[in-house]
Amino acid sequence: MNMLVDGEWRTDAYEANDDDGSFQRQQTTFRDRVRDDPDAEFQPEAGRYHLYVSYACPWAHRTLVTRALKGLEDAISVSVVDPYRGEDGWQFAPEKEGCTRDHVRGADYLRELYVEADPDATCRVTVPVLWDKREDTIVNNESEEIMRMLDTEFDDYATRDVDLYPEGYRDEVDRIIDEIYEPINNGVYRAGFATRQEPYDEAVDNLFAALDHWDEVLADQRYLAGDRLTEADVAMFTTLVRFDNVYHTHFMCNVQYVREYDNLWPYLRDLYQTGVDDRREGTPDGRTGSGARRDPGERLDEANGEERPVSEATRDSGVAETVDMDHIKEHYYTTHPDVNPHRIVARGPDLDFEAPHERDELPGSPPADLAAASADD
Ligand SMILES: N[C@@H](CCC(=O)N[C@@H](CS)C(=O)NCC(=O)O)C(=O)O
Repeated sequence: MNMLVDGEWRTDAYEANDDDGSFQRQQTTFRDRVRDDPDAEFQPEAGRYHLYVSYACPWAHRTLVTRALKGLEDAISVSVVDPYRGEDGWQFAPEKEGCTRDHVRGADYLRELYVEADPDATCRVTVPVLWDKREDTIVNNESEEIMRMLDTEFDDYATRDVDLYPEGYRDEVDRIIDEIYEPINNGVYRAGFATRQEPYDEAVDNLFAALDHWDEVLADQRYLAGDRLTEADVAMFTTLVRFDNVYHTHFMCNVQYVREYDNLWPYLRDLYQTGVDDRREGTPDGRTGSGARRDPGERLDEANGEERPVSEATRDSGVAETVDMDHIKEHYYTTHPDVNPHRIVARGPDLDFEAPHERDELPGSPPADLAAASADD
């Protein structure tokens, strides 16, 4: 496995599995916070912070969904790495479809940013990264915390009135995020990276027990925390949307597809369609998702005084536009040679995320600013 050790890139630094064959996720290192507080070191500002993401990564995807739902595209710029992660770690490949250059530092590899933030860094080089363009440093590289900061600290710069951590729901949101992390969000990795039968069996059993449970819960309520769309849904979404195309096959989570669940599948489509604005100019055939997406760094170019098309300037994006299934599939199937040595990308299944979901008949609705833009309306 590859990581930084004392600021040097090493390709032999640590093993990700315990002796018993269980996958161990490493702790995240940069844990500062942007706070809407005059005494805070990192205060919210438009144009000051930059996100480094991979469209493939479910953790980074949480931050992209939150940015889109809140309408923070003009306030927080984004660079997208190559979905293929090789020996050199995440790298920028602006010539590849859906990828961008490093808009801030012009780096070739993400690890350069880590070393710039801490010349003696000893850590994995992961996405997402929240970068401070003023101090030239990493604020935070833990998705749950970045999601929370974007959600709660940047309201002055958000173009939509959307609160994904509402008063009265906070304990429940925190509880659910915790509860789904181990069996579901991390559980698919525990199954896929297990090197012995027992830890694999345990991960798969726990994963499907948790999915069965939430499928039941979602029979009677629109969202995980009840009638409000929250960060818990964002955390669940980025795992579910990858499930049938990747985790089911590549990580052997093949007891059942998400599309076979009575409630999880319509719930997934509901979330996918949230914030999609059918009044906005899209692709000529009305496609959403990766087909309608553009380089998210364009907004940064504008912040730097470069031009972008006027028609793009007022567009808020929805969840669909944060999903790039090509990047997702390329990343997983080609980046884990231990799991898939020939790097063949599995073809199916072809899912219709835009099919009607009828979840609006259940108690609950998205925030008004998102409901107005819903594709189901
Ligand atoms: N705890 C981190 C985990 C992030 C993470 O593991 N990202 C993966 C991509 S899905 C990564 O960048 N891995 C690179 C590596 O481990 O070297 C978070 O939730 O932000």
